[in-house]
Amino acid sequence: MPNLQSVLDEIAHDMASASERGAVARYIPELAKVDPARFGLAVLTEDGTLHTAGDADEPFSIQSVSKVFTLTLALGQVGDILWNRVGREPSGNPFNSIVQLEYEHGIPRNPLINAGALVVTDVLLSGYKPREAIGLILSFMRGLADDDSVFIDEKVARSEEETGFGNRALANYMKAFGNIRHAVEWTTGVYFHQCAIAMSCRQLAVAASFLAGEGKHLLTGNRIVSRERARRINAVMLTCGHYDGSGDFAFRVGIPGKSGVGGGIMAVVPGKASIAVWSPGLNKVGNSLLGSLALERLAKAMDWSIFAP
Ligand SMILES: NC(=O)CC[C@H](N)C(=O)O
Repeated sequence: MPNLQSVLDEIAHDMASASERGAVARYIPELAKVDPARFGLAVLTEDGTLHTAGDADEPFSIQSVSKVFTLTLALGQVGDILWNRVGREPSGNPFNSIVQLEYEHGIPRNPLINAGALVVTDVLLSGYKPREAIGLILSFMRGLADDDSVFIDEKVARSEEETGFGNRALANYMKAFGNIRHAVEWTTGVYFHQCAIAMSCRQLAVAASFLAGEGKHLLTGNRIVSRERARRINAVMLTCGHYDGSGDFAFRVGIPGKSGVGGGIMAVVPGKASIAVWSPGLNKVGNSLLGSLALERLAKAMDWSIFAP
């Protein structure tokens, strides 16, 4: 087996000089300001060793990667009845699509597209004020990252608040079917804040580690979810974590992962490692271009695809 640190160093070195870097997300103005030259990579292995390369300590906007964590929290709060309000099939559509919602009576295809994540966030609001729900999500992230410096970038939250008409449309439309239970402004407000959480690759790799450890956090040893729940969340990430690029990601990389329009991708090699990569430029379906390439190279070098162990 090749030396993991050398593999990471080589990947970071090559990515630094890549000329085709994709395009940063422009529809959230604050994200458009991020330097596309940044690249970070972090891997936590099952023995608790952390390896990093490039800008692995630079916080970035985790955006949709947050959807995995709110899903984990919501399942913890209400259990499997969550699946009455959101499905677990790939959508085959862009992350912000509204088209299927009419045919499928306001039940989103899965919790990792915007519509599904809004339902999950709405579940987290039960019994809480928006500020409390945001606090709950942030402290969950800090605990998982084992780092209290994880923060919400208020500028990003505001930027999305000011331009989030599509997300409000999704929430309003689902509310018409009774699948959003709180005021649309509450649900979208919490959602914009969870997306605006800023974390580094190092923090994100540590936070994801419970999904690599059969539900147990690889650094702290804390049990976060049951083995079965970790397995199921990984399955949803594999099939839905890259929106309409999920099939291609499984084909090329072969591990569960979740991307965000901030250019981050969190990925999990069950039983072996948790990974976070960040490169702000996106491909056509909104996933980090170089992040996906880096993961493809890493999984190949380490023989980590779950389909050919
Ligand atoms: N794919 C993403 O990361 C999308 C998240 C973004 N906050 C949105 O709602 O549009």
